[in-house]
Amino acid sequence: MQSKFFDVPGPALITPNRIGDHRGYFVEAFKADWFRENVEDVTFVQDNQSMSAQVGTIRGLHYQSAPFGQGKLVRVLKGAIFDVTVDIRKDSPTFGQWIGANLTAEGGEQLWVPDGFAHGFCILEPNTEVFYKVTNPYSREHDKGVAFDDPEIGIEWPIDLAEAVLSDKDKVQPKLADLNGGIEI
Ligand SMILES: Cc1cn([C@H]2C[C@H](O)[C@@H](COP(=O)(O)OP(=O)(O)O[C@H]3O[C@@H](C)C(=O)[C@@H](O)[C@H]3O)O2)c(=O)[nH]c1=O
Repeated sequence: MQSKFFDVPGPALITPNRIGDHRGYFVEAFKADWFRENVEDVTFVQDNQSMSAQVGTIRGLHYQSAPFGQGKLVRVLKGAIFDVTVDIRKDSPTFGQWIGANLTAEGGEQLWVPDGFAHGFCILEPNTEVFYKVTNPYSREHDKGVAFDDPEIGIEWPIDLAEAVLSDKDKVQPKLADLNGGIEI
């Protein structure tokens, strides 16, 4: 496993080693001990999977508020995404800063999105399947969002935003400024 960290402390890009042979490849896609020692000491309690049919679909930006804050370990099973995370922690020196990474089924890259970060992605290939482990169970009352196109965050999405496919919820998410300085974790 290789891990790369960013200028915004917390998130990590992880690339598990694939062992190839004439049949295809084998990969240890997740190892709890390695993750605890090399990335963050967390326990995953739920696995999520979504499929998005159309290129240009955006899901996010989402987070769960305390005490149901979630860390998310995201990867792509089929297709490709541009995966984004934004630091929304109150009093964080990197509050409002975002990082993005291309995750592909072909490359097997994974993005670690820590608790206190909003998360979203846009779909780069038809019928893309995204899989992610989370550190807290889903709670509808704590499910929150931030506008994916908030100019204050300034995410450089690699698609035409006028054509983005969105859920009703994601069309009307609050702005970063509405978080009153950020969330407590
Ligand atoms: C996230 C989630 C949703 N649901 C339900 C609620 C709803 O009826 C349906 C679809 O939910 P959503 O529209 O919120 O799905 P989606 O927009 O894919 O939400 C996801 O987006 C990405 C970016 C994330 O980071 C995730 O944490 C999650 O918020 O699934 C669950 O039952 N369990 C869950 O864990």
